[in-house]
Amino acid sequence: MTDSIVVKLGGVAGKNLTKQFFEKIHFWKNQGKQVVVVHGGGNDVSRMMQKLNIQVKIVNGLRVTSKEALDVTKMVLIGQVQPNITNQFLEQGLPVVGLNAADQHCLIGDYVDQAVYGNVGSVTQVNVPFFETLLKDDIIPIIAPLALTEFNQWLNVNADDTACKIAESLKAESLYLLTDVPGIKVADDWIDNLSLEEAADLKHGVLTGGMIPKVEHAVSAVQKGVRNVHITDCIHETGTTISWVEVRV
Ligand SMILES: Nc1ncnc2c1ncn2[C@@H]1O[C@H](COP(=O)(O)OP(=O)(O)O)[C@@H](O)[C@H]1O
Ligand SMILES: CC(=O)N[C@@H](CCC(=O)OP(=O)(O)O)C(=O)O
Repeated sequence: MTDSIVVKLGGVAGKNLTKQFFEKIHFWKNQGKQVVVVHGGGNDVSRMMQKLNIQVKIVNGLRVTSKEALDVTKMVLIGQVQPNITNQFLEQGLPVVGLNAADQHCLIGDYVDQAVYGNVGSVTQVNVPFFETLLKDDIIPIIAPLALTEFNQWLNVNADDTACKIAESLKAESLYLLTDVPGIKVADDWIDNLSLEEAADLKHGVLTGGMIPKVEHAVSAVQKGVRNVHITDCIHETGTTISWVEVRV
């Protein structure tokens, strides 16, 4: 669906859905674009784990997820973060449906490295026909970053990974990764545009924490056909755009 736009709301971004944000969503809908939303909420998960005296451990931007941590992650993402977002969309008159992997097995995944991360996965398959049916009915799917294995085991998935895989599978024209910074900073400069090669090279040293998987998955999404990936803190700004740059000879 080349007229679809995927928007990922990071934990902080999802809490600050402004009038301007919804104006942009309405604008896209009026243009006939199909909008898909993936939400994060890692900061809320960490807060709840701390309340429950469960150790929070993040390695390479991914939460090490024990069985106990997985239960809390599901509870917070599907029980708190998601309904809070769907409700804000509903208040703006936008038809939405909140989804997780168990709805029509919409996101299938596999373990990243069970010995290091526990129950953490990466999305390997997206139920495209299911999403297309919703999009054709003008519904905005709002999706939690979790997957089920082929054997129905729950996996905690980084939300940028989830958004990028969905954008790739839907062949989305654009992907917005909304976060708490205006883009990617290199030395003291915010970068406007990066080619695939430039973005892939950044991984070594300049990026830390959650920015590591964000850029890694963004690069993969562009390689697999998503035209532009924007890392930004505002849906009206393109922030840092990662895109395919053709080399002319
Ligand atoms: N080179 C970089 N440029 C911009 N932000 C960076 C960079 N390296 C690391 N970061 C960090 O990445 C964070 C955003 O990633 P993350 O915490 O995963 O956000 P989100 O929850 O929105 O996905 C920023 O708050 C910033 O501290
Ligand atoms: C495996 C893994 O790290 N999963 C993430 C899922 C939520 C997320 O990615 O939220 P943000 O986009 O707000 O960071 C986590 O548990 O925090």
